[in-house]
Amino acid sequence: MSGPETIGVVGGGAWGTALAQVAASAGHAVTLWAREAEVVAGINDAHENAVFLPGVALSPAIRATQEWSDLADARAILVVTPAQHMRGALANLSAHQAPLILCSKGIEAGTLLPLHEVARQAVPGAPIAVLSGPTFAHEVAAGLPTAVTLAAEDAALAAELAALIAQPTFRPYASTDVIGAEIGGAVKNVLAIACGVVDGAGLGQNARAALIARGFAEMTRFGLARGARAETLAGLSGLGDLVLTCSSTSSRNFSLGRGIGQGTPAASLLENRLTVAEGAHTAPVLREAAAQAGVDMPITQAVCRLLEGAPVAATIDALLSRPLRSEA
Ligand SMILES: NC(=O)c1ccc[n+]([C@@H]2O[C@H](COP(=O)([O-])OP(=O)(O)OC[C@H]3O[C@@H](n4cnc5c(N)ncnc54)[C@H](O)[C@@H]3O)[C@@H](O)[C@H]2O)c1
Ligand SMILES: O=P(O)(O)OC[C@H](O)CO
Repeated sequence: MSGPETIGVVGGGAWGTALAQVAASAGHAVTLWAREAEVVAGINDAHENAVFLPGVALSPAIRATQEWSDLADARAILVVTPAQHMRGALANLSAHQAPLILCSKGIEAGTLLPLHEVARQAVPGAPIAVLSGPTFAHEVAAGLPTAVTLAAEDAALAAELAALIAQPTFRPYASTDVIGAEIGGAVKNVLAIACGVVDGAGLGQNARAALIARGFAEMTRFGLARGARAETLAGLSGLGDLVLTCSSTSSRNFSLGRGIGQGTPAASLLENRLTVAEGAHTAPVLREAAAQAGVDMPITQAVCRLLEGAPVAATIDALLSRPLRSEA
């Protein structure tokens, strides 16, 4: 299974492009579907995605396209659209039977469905897997060491897909906990906004560490309520990604929060964005899903209020003045 195959990628943003580079480095031909004509032209003519991943010399084994039919012979397809556009993209692949590896992080608005259930509805004949973990695209594209969770209900499929894309510097760890792998990646983006707010408002590193720990408690409560396994939430796709995204301005979510903490209105930070800060889209969906599951998520609620324009100081005061409770 680890020999050369054609791998498809849907989504020509930073992460889709970095994963295309990983697949090409593993010796595969790669067909990357991108939405923007200039991304397709740049990859095919100059071997660069100057829009979303500038400065990275891409493998000539990556061929970009805007034709869905070009993905027909793919051995597996990495799906890397923004979460809220996944259903629309997958509608173009509804008859496919090759495994789909979902690499986006979010929960679908309206349905409150995790993305593997969205994919199952949209492409009923395809086996579904989830790839998630602490992965800044620019580091992966530069070949820096990275480890991820690759989850599929079928353990053999998870192991096969891991072997298909593994590289010495890109280590997928196979898992059968699909919902666990998804929930970590979705929730950490919301918590990263909160950590960015703490940083931007100058609340100190004690506060950031407390937020990571209490945020992880929130992630765990919600994850367990939705059927995730505790060990997955404490692994690469949960705690691992939470720590990464809550500690660096390389994170779009952390940076969004930092801007809010410094006093810039969320609406103006979100207006006309080229790149996606998934946490801003996930936060209200997560708040609704948590309410439906009867799970208390005070940090997520605070992030929602900040995104809706609530003042930073009053929102932090409200979070800190909740009644004392036990840690467990
Ligand atoms: N960038 C990373 O380091 C990274 C790492 C892991 C996971 N992810 C996840 O991957 C997913 C894609 O993120 P990214 O960083 O590749 O994106 P990006 O921010 O680099 O690029 C934006 C993407 O959104 C697409 N897009 C914009 N408007 C659209 C629309 N109306 N319909 C369909 N697509 C539209 C663009 O074509 C582009 O592919 C997200 O869920 C993100 O959380 C990103
Ligand atoms: O830049 P962010 O905040 O979207 O984070 C990117 C990845 O999800 C980190 O694992």
